[in-house]
Amino acid sequence: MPIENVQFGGKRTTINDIVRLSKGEAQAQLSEDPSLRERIAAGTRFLDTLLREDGVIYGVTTGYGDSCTVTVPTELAHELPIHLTRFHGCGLGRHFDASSVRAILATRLCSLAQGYSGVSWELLERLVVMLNEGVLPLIPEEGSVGASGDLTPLSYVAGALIGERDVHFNGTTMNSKEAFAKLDLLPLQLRPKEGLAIMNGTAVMTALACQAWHRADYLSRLSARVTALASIALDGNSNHFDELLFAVKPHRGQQDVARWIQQDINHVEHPRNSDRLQDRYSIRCAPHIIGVLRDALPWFAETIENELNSANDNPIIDGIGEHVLHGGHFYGGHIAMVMDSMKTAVANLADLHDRQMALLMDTKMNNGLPANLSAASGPRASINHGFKAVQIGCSAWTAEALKLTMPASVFSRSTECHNQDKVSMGTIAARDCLRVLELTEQVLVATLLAAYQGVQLRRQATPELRQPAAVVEAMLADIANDFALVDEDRPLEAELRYWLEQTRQQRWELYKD
Ligand SMILES: N[C@@H](Cc1ccc(O)cc1)C(=O)O
Repeated sequence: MPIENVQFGGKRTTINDIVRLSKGEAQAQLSEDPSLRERIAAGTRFLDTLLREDGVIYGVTTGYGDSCTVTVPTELAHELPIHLTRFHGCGLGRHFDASSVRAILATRLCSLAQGYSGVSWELLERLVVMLNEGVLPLIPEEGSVGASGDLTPLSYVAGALIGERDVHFNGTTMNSKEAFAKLDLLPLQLRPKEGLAIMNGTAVMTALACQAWHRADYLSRLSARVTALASIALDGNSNHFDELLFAVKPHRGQQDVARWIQQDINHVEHPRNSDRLQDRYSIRCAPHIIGVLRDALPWFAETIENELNSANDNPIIDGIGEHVLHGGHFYGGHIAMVMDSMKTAVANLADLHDRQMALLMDTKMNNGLPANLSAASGPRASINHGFKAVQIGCSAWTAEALKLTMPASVFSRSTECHNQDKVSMGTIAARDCLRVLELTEQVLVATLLAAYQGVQLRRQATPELRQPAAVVEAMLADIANDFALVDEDRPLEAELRYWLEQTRQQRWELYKD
């Protein structure tokens, strides 16, 4: 794949840009537009002038947050940003993986390159180097309330920049000073306000939101495909996806899902009347369930990209207009709402497919398929259990996903001596959302394999079954190459993991919108 650069400080950055950078599929660069350099230079110049002429700037000659009334003597002001990075070095929990760290670096770079944070060109350039050379700070996942920015996790970026934290580089963990030395670079000396500018924003939650959006988009498409396969396996009623039916309920995303399934199963007739039974809701209402997520995704994307392209910092430095603007742009309420909403819509897909699994397994509901979809026959059928335990796994993964849908944003609590007395918890919401995605992908992959097996068994029993679309045939053939029908019991863990990885790599091209 050709490496295409993502430019910062020019046109609007997209979720897809951040995802490509996170996967190492693109390089970062700063816009060559001279107006960007001018805006950046104006910011640092203005701060220098203010310091000289007024002598007081919040976070430069004062303490932080509730400590803003504390005056810092001029001779100590240069130590202040270093202290900021140090006292926030108290994150706990697991460390973010490499792709999340790349997304976080890119997302902070995007905000600082708006040119309203008063940081130097050198700082922007160094973030570009860290991204492109893979100097990746070790960032603990826990400790941000997501309103005073992601202060604690971002302190690991700021600390790495000044040579005081560990990074992963060239396959090993080392101090950032050592990593920079290997690139013939010295650690940065932070200018006034730069520590705050790096840390005082929403980059962690927004980066995770970009990754989550990308996964949720694919998941919702795969969900439609799996529903089509489940409908075929159950020899269900294809009228449920009829375009005439959906023409009268104008949710665009829901209509898309119905059309995708209709095309997949090759439903073409529009009968005047139908004496067919109505399938259970987990098949009949699948467009209505998957459609909720599909219809929310454009709203999610717009909000995530607005946050991504914002100066989410405090104070905002307008170098050209010469203003220091105090506010609360580090508040991650929009991302918190999007992540809380996304995790609910995604967990509903886990539930949907867990119900489809139940339909496929149970001879009371599966329309003539063998119990647990076992492909064993004759006397051997008695000792074989097909997908029984996989269904139990789905129930567990679904329960865990549903349990995590409790909104994080309603758990605001006053902190930092009541300066931060209302906070977003957006980073917790984003981490929950990614975990819900992970669990839902598991349910979906298990249902995919079960539905695949169900289709094969149905075809053996009913050879005259209607042919699905060519793309569906191709996907079935692709799965058949790597997945043997489950007749004799075998441990399926390795195969589930393989298909899970294939799903995360987005192996199948699923629907042109
Ligand atoms: N987010 C705070 C600044 C802050 C920084 C570090 C802290 O520990 C506390 C507060 C503000 O801009 O108002």
